[in-house]
Amino acid sequence: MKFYNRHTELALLENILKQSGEIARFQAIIGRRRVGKTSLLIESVKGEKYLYLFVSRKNEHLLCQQFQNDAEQMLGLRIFGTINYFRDLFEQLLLFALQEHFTLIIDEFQEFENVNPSVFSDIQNLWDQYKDRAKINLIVCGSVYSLMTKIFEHNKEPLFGRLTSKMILQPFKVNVVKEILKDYNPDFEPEDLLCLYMISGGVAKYIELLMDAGAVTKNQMLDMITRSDSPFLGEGKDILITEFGKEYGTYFSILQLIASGKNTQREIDSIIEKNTGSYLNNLEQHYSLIIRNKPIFSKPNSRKGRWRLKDHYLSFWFRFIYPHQALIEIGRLDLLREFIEKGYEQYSGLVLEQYFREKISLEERVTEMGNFWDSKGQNEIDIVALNHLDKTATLAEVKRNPKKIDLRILEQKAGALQKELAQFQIKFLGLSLEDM
Ligand SMILES: Nc1ncnc2c1ncn2[C@@H]1O[C@H](COP(=O)(O)OP(=O)(O)OP(=O)(O)O)[C@@H](O)[C@H]1O
Repeated sequence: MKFYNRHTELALLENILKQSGEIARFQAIIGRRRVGKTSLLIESVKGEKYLYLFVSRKNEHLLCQQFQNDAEQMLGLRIFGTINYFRDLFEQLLLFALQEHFTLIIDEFQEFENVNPSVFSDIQNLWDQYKDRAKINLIVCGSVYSLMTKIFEHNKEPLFGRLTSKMILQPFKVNVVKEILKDYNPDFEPEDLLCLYMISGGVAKYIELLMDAGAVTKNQMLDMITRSDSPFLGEGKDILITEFGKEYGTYFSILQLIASGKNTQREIDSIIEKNTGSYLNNLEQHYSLIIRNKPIFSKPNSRKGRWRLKDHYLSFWFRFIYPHQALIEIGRLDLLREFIEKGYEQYSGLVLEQYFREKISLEERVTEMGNFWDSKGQNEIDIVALNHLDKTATLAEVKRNPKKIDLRILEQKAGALQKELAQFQIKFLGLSLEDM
């Protein structure tokens, strides 16, 4: 697959690269696995002098041998003798940067925690010593959100306060997902696009896997997901297990419940039979995996709300794949496919709402986006997009089938927001598959 989009990120990185020729820069790029961090960084340093190091979980001496070879090949840095400790290599690189401007990318940076945790304080010492003189663009990159934020944002950690910038790399937005599908299937149907968005959540690797395998229609995509050698079946577990460690059972159960629509703490507590408040809090704050949807205009401290998984792939995985592990074990993927088909219409309808929220945010001047339901959990309005600057509001009803949309009902429901929207000029919209 050719390199798509990332214009904003590339412009930012290019700017920082330029600055680093004058003054040392230390950036962190954080993003979920497979989102495209490495590809973006490599694209950003094309034609420039750089060294790319990948921290794998192994003995520090072995790792440093590899790094020493990489430094020799990519930078032409000749170091006499064998380097056994990362701190020695890092110092050599900083010394090199006193003479020559270059970019140092350290991928899966958080893995140093397993290689030798004192690397972080070594880096801090050396950085503080050399940063005012070295012309270096240091970029560290990582996918374990909780560890990466701990390393740089906990005030007891050695690298606290050292970053000059931080980027959280997000999956592709709906316009890019659409552009890619169009390249691979110019005659795509809206249903194909919805399915690609639902499964991939805009994550580059998943889109690439599907497109490269020729899975460009809804049916082909679902066929590929449910093949016995499908990389999608085990992926949810693979990417989360490193986050949760031993407590993964409880976290997985909570995520499964949220993905299946049991999305209030009361419902979750009654099924799990314990107070899950601290788990939900961790999933939101520490792991950044869920968010609480609150009706628009509700008070900032309101506890009212419905949890939702942020990541569409994980939401799909917890909804359809994780609950059916037993079927996968015994090889009955045909039955798994039936379960997906059975729940598809309802589930994809919810994803369609997310799709349009994103689309409206991209295309209109939106300052606040949300949905609405009243205190009885009724009178739902799928999308409420506000523009506080121009005092305009878009209220939308989203349905897969355009024939099921009735704008008169939407207008009636909006009566519940009469007071809050009094100052706004309101536009009512019906959105269906045809409007994707
Ligand atoms: N902008 C892009 N356009 C097209 N393909 C992309 C883009 N970004 C990433 N990819 C593809 O997606 C895959 C995953 O990308 P990459 O390895 O950069 O992700 P990552 O975030 O570093 O992943 P991990 O954390 O798992 O190492 C790669 O195979 C790459 O070719």
